Amino acid sequence: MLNIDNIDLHYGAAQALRGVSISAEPGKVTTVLGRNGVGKTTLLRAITGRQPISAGRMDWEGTDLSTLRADARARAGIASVPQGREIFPLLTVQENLETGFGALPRALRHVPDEVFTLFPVLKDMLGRRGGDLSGGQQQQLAIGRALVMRPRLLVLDEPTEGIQPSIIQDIGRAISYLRDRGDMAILLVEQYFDFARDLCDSFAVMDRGQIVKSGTRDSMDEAELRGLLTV
Ligand SMILES: Nc1ncnc2c1ncn2[C@@H]1O[C@H](COP(=O)(O)OP(=O)(O)OP(=O)(O)O)[C@@H](O)[C@H]1O
Repeated sequence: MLNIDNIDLHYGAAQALRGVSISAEPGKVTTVLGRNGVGKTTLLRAITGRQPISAGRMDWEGTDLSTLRADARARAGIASVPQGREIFPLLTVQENLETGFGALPRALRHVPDEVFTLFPVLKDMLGRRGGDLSGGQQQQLAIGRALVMRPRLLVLDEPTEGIQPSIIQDIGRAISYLRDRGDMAILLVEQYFDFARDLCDSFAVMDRGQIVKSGTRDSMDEAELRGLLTV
């Protein structure tokens, strides 16, 4: 279980997160919605250890995350699918997947079959360079690379951004499957409302560094939320 309690984060003098509290539990998808620039990516950077928080507490499976560097958070079971995918363009698909091995004990350093069950295209392309894949294939690779790390918390930053509809469906099915397996908490940052609504168990909407609305899926007021997401 991830519990984020009242965190602040600053980039120099600029405050990007203000008193943000959110949680994510195994077997559930928590989605974070919001317009461009409201702090969604910053929240994920705080969780994965790319950016230090300036106040509040982040607790993961009983450990204070602030005491762990980014690599230790990966070893603690936190994996990220970053915005823009961050595939290594000159490495092959196989090598990109193997970059997830660093956080794993030796016995687990293989690509789980599940990656190819969820995204069969990756199996056909193992020898191709990451940079030669389409955007959608790169997104599947980014998710596959995160799954190689056997995460118990998976954070995804706008996985549908710039992706064609058929691959968005594949990604949605993969997230549902991982959720239903029950052992993984999923934190999904999205701007694509329908995708997030269909997948989530609970939601939070951010605006200017704060959470301005949150609740369970049942309590989502579509008109109100779409209003909060419209520029
Ligand atoms: N490295 C940085 N240095 C300074 N300010 C930053 C940095 N990264 C982000 N910011 C600022 O922090 C605020 C939140 O940005 P963030 O990227 O977290 O938003 P976002 O909701 O993820 O937006 P998007 O959907 O465009 O990715 C913005 O005002 C942004 O300009």
